[in-house]
Amino acid sequence: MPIFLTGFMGVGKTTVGKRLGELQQLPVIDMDHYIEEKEGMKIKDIFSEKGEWHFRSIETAALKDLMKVEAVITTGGGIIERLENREMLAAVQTVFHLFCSFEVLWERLEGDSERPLVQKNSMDGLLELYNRRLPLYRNVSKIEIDTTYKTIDETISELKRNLTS
Ligand SMILES: Nc1ncnc2c1ncn2[C@@H]1O[C@H](COP(=O)(O)OP(=O)(O)OP(=O)(O)O)[C@@H](O)[C@H]1O
Ligand SMILES: O=C(O)C1=C[C@@H](O)[C@@H](O)[C@H](O)C1
Ligand SMILES: [Mg+2]
Repeated sequence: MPIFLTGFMGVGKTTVGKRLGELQQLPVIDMDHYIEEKEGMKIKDIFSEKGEWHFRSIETAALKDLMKVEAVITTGGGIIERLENREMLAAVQTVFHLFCSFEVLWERLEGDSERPLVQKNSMDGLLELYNRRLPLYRNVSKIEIDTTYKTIDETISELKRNLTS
């Protein structure tokens, strides 16, 4: 079964997942990169040229492709938007929610030019999205790690502890 990392944009899924895969000697698949390769387009261009609804459909198809691979899979921040995705994830034991306070995330995300939903939203709009999504991440995941005051290495240690216990 895959190890899934979920959580809001900027929480560190891609960064942490890459290192976790190296340590666990597992391949790492970042769903955003997987989609970009498959489509031959950047996420922000898929959003602007084809729209978010289309992106979400590709994302669901990608999740279906990846449900059985032996790998660390770092999901896109919006993976919990679709019920179909939430049902797939909820059936897996090794789904981690990386939590981080909005204040810390905002410092990381402000000014980002690659994430279309950061471009599109004001700070208040993003906070609303964060608050709406939080219970969804919690519903699909089996383990939550509060990364707010953790370094990347500390988050990885906690992930590893949970994987071996
Ligand atoms: N303590 C920390 N934990 C995780 N990331 C951190 C930390 N401190 C700084 N960062 C930085 O925050 C950024 C997190 O971005 P990353 O792309 O890994 O997030 P993501 O969860 O994959 O976002 P997205 O959902 O948009 O793909 C990286 O640039 C990382 O270096
Ligand atoms: O939170 C989101 O909805 C997104 C997060 C990114 O990982 C990308 O999947 C895309 O920018 C959408
Ligand atoms: Mg990412």
